[in-house]
Amino acid sequence: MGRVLIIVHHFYSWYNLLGTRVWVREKEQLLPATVNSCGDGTLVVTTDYGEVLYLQQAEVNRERVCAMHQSSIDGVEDMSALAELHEAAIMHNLHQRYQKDGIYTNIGSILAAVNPYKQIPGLYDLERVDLYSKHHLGELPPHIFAVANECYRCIWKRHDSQCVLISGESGAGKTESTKLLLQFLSVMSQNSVGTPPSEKSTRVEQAIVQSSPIMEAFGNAKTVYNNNSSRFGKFIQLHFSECGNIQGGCVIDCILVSVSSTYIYAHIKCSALRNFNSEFLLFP
Ligand SMILES: Nc1ncnc2c1ncn2[C@@H]1O[C@H](COP(=O)(O)OP(=O)(O)OP(=O)(O)O)[C@@H](O)[C@H]1O
Repeated sequence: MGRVLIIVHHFYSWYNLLGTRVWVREKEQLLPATVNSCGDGTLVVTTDYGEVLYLQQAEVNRERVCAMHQSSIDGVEDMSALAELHEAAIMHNLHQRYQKDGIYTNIGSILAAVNPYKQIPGLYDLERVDLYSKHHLGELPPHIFAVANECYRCIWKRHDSQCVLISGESGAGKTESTKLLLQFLSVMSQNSVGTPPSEKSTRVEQAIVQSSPIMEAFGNAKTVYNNNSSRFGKFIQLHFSECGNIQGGCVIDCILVSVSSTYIYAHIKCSALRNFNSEFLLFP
């Protein structure tokens, strides 16, 4: 008897909340939805995927329908700030940001990137490189340049070599992300005090950035997942001088795997103290 009363109370509590964002469980999946109407013993909700669900009073309980937390409604830049930490909330947050061209989202020190499959104006231009080079991680919206900058700075801050692991399924955007990282590090290197003015535009940085199309010419093929799919993983090593400029680097091809990964290893000759490891998770 007591249980019925609680359910009835819960049902009528929706009455004043028309338009409320909710999670509704349908076929074992939590779906984001909006309360449409509540009357005659039926709660009507429309899921974000366009499905209209008619829930009878008896089936409305916290397991079936629950209010969405404000952090999930607004969306957050860092997933660790989400109050609801279930898969649906994580995917919903990524999707919400993606719809506003926010393809990057932090998960603590991990950066999640969703492949936009289109050019987003201004996202990777030189002004953006400049902006992110002047701010610490977390001060600006999540971006691959923020991770690249942290990696570059940490070489000196922690006096240790840095490693960036880029991982994701085929077509997720690993190769493009690698090129963006190299682009950022190359600009930082060219602007560093260690680069003589005469060599600002013709140095090893340019060779590293321009090696990508050559590598792709030999190592890429069209697959059902990706028109320009890398057929081997890459281990890219960059050597920095104490003054911050790239002195050299190498690309080592790894075994062909179904889900390839790219490692960028920024190295400086100094005593090993600590490791900073940053990871990427990419979603196609
Ligand atoms: N940040 C981005 N902005 C715009 N388009 C992108 C971005 N990242 C990836 N793409 C698009 O997605 C395509 C696939 O990306 P990419 O080749 O980097 O995937 P991948 O993860 O390296 O795949 P594979 O493992 O098959 O080599 C690119 O050719 C490009 O068109």
